[in-house]
Amino acid sequence: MTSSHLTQTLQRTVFTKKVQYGELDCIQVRHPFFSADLLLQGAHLLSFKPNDKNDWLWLSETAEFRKGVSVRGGIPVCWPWFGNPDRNPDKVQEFILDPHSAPAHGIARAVDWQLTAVNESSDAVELTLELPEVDSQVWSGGATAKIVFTFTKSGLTVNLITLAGDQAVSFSQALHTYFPTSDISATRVQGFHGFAYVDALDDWSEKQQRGDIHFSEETDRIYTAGPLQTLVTPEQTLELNCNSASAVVWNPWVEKSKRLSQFPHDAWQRMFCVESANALHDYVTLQPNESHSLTLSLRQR
Ligand SMILES: O=P(O)(O)OC[C@H]1O[C@@H](O)[C@H](O)[C@@H](O)[C@@H]1O
Repeated sequence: MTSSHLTQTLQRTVFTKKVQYGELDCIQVRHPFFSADLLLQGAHLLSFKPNDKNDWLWLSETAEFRKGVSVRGGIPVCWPWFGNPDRNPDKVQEFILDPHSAPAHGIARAVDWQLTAVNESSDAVELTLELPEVDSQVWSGGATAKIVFTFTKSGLTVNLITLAGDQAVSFSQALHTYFPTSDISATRVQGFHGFAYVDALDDWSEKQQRGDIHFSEETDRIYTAGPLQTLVTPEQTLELNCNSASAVVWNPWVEKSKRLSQFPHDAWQRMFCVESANALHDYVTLQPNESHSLTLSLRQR
């Protein structure tokens, strides 16, 4: 194939289009080297697949695509607080008007974001979305959020940017990534050896990780974290790079699976979450007009 023929082929096949998933708008990216599905609701990436390879993200077989309801799987964006509001540091709670009734994981995952830029090229597609103004009756932080997804044949990068308004603000957040595995008992996460974590299932006590993380029971932990984690499943090994200093590792196991929405009772065997976060003491404080980026990249090893 000549190079001009290749260019023409790429020009013809690089594209993004809007489709409907149930009640939700979805941007489908179909590129010669990769594909991705991104919901406008929540700026929620559901799927990323380098050509001929497995999906790098897990999506529940019983996922529901309904307005105002976060979809189970992919990468939900938790912002401007992570987890239960009342488990957040006081500085973060200060901006949540009713921490006892506010939803877990913030408000960004259940509202439509606006697609503000699409850049397509022969080797990458970049999509930018912005969160509409947040209702100040729910959260008074006054900051805005923007997210940039970059897809290439060798991986994906997600950059969640928070821009403070004319007041200082503190917030927590997470890119709550669901990963697939064919066998949870043969799955491990490397990169946390020696790091401290808070065990949400043992009265939030502080512990220290020894060796790799294996899954053999319900797991719900907030780790202090370094910049690199390696996710090993029978199918593939992914490297996760992130610039934050905390991460959440979660698998609901048998009993909690029965209580979760959009989650088959046996799905705990096929998924695990490693969530790139700014949680607990790693929350972020911005002065007026400052900005902060939480950036995660995934590559295959
Ligand atoms: O069901 P949700 O709100 O999407 O949350 C899923 C899980 O998210 C994790 O981040 C939390 O640590 C878990 O405790 C929680 O169960």
